[in-house]
Amino acid sequence: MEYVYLIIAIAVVLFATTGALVGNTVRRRRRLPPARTGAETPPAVEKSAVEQAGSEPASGVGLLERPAAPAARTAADETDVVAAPPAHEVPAPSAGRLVRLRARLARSQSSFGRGLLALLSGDDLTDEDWDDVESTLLLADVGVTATSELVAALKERTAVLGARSWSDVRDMLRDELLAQIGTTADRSLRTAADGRPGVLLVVGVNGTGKTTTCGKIARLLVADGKSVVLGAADTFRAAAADQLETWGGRVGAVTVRGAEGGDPASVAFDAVKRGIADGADAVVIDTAGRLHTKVGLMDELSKIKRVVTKQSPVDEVILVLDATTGQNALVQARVFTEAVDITGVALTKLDGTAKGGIVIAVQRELGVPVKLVGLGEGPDDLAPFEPEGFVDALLGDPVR
Ligand SMILES: Nc1nc2c(ncn2[C@@H]2O[C@H](COP(=O)(O)OP(=O)(O)OP(=O)(O)O)[C@@H](O)[C@H]2O)c(=O)[nH]1
Repeated sequence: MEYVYLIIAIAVVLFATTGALVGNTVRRRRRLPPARTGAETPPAVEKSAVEQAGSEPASGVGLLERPAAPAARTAADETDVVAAPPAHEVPAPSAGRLVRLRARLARSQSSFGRGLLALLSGDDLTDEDWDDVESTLLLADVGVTATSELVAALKERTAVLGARSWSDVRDMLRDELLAQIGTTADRSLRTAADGRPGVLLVVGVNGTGKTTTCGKIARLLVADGKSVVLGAADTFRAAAADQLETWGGRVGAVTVRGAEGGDPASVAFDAVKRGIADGADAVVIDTAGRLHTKVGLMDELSKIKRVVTKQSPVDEVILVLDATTGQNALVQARVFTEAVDITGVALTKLDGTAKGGIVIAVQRELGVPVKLVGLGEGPDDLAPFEPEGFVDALLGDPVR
């Protein structure tokens, strides 16, 4: 009988031991996938490694939050760790943008371009007609001197032509407007000079579209295959740096920023340093443009330029002007030219005005070319300025 009790006891012990072992193995198997996530996710809702990789944030921040368990990592886990680079936008190439966006100049086209064509197409032009031509030019913000020159040239040519077809008038007007705008200036943005990044300083009064223009310039350069570093040297308004960072982030451009209210020159210096270290093609620096005192503005801009120059020459100083502000834009332009040597103008909001003639007035006033025109609020609504494309957009289709 004692043997029977002994056998039963041994059987009970064996059964208990086997049960525990099987239980552990099953539990361990169930826990394997959660080693990737650190959570006891029920198997029924677990995703495959590929599915999980697809749903991870591109930054890989989620991965860092998991408990480190290198010994338990599998090949699938390693693939997952290499987070996909964030997908950056690659805007369409910049060439021909102005022509593609010509419809945005509709307001200038109807009153300035077509208005002039209609006036000049009359058979016998009276003094009254010429007065109308003059006021059309002045209302389009062409400026007094350029208007006088244009009227004189047009009077002479109509006298020589005599009877004129519509296309004769269009050709004549096209020639004279192009002569005023100029077709020989270098309107390209200088980038990647002598194996170092081109440095572009963007200046202008707040509200002219300066920060968005910096972002759009970055997109233009990326569209043309260049790499860009942005410098948020408008430390006066924290939102400007955030805005710039968002613009840059979309096309993979790093933004160097400083503390709110910090020294703009030091941010500009760091941005150029970063651009050189990264081997970037261009460094685009946004600046604050408060015009409270001319002296303050001059000091700030010349300090930025001086500090940046310790590392690299400044290749471009782009003045951003709001085309809708007319004469005010010219007053601002004058102040900025006294503070810093402007190399080109970005004329924004041309889509919102009938005063396309400001292109002529600004160039005359500053003696520097309009290099860029803003034709809308969209990310790719900034176009390299092309005189012929611009004049053709104003005058409409040559064939009638
Ligand atoms: N219609 C139109 N709007 C534009 C154009 N360029 C800029 N804007 C708008 O103008 C407004 C002001 O632009 P910002 O870039 O913030 O102006 P800012 O000069 O940098 O001002 P701060 O950031 O304060 O220095 C925004 O709503 C832009 O979308 C343009 O070409 N056309």
